[in-house]
Amino acid sequence: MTTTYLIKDAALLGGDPVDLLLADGVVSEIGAGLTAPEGAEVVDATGLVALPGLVDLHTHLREPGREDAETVESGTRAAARGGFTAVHAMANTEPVADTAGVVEQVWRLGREAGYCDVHPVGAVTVGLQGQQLAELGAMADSAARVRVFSDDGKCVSDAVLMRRALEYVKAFDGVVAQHAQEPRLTEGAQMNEGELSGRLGLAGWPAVAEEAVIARDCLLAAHVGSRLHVCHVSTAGSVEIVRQAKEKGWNVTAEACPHHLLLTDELAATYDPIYKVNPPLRTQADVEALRAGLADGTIDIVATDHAPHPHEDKDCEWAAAAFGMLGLETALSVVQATMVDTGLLDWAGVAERMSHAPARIGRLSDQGLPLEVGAPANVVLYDPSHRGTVDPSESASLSRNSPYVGMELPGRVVATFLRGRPTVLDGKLQ
Ligand SMILES: NC(=O)N[C@@H](CC(=O)O)C(=O)O
Ligand SMILES: [Zn+2]
Ligand SMILES: [Zn+2]
Repeated sequence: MTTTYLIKDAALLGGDPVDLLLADGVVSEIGAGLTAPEGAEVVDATGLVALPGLVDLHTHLREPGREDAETVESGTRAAARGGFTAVHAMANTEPVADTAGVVEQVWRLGREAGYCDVHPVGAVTVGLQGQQLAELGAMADSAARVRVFSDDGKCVSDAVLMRRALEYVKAFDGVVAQHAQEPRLTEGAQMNEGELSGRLGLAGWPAVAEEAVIARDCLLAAHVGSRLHVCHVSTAGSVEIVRQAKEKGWNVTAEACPHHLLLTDELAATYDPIYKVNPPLRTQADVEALRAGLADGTIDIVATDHAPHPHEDKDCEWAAAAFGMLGLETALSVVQATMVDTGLLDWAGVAERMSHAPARIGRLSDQGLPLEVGAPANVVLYDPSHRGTVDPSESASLSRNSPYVGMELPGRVVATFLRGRPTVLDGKLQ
């Protein structure tokens, strides 16, 4: 039997305080001055914002294969600490998640861990090799019910394969999530191409290498009448291309990552690989364009691209270091700092971009639903007035590659409920 929780005086989507009763896995009552049923636990949420459980469309959990960096269990513990109740686990594991067997394994590990729903992403091509299509249909029909397909980490650069993948996923209402990186234009690339990369002597990753692939894929998606999702949009030009595709009514969605909303390529001047990520940190003008695009809905969602790496892959010289940074536990704080505290989004807008919309894109039926009576009790309680310094030793991740270490960020996840059961309570994992 699950405990009943009465959440008192929560600012639902930042609005007036209300009480929420969570019983039998659902939101069973919402109102002012609710009385606690016998045996119910009361949670004082004065000053806390209540949001629907967050949904991440882009997480790297590293299992199977790199359990030294993260496991499904450790990654979903980090997710719960970040307010997430569902994550999509990217396919660039070892072995690659390119068969029904591997996606079912990841899905089962998520269920066993129990911290947050895990929806495996299926690879587009066998072994992420970009040569032949993986068994998309078998993954869709598996127990994991895969709807999102991506070679993330690598770009599906072959236009014929990309077209065939877009055509194929239509049969089960799937979506191809593209890591847009023209490989020839980014050979050996280390950081954003610009005046600074020249000065630092690091090979440049030009904006056009992202924008050219996004433009091509928007055209392909329109041509075959399929759904395209663009991963980690990082440039002002990319925002503009997605804006134009949407104006034409094409079925294109896009994500921005917290780090691209806050950090710039200036940080590469430290030569600290903690700031090395794919696509790279860009310029302040790109940051502003991403924020504006996220505010006006051109960019549909925030996705973390949580990319754990063990210290030996990060504590080395820049050129030898792995691309990627942690993101799950700090995502909501970075979104508060960049979008809410700047007046660009209200909390309802955050709920749309971090819960409702990612669940819709991933075709999840039981996540990202509005917090109404009868809805699954997936709830985050968040304290936006909290101020603290990011401390890596508090992280639930097995890796420590957070670019925010030592930074002051606003806000703290106080509680996360997954179908009425707390995974985090009083800021602590349950
Ligand atoms: N974002 C990154 O820099 N790295 C990701 C791969 C990816 O998202 O492209 C990873 O798997 O480490
Ligand atoms: Zn990627
Ligand atoms: Zn990624």
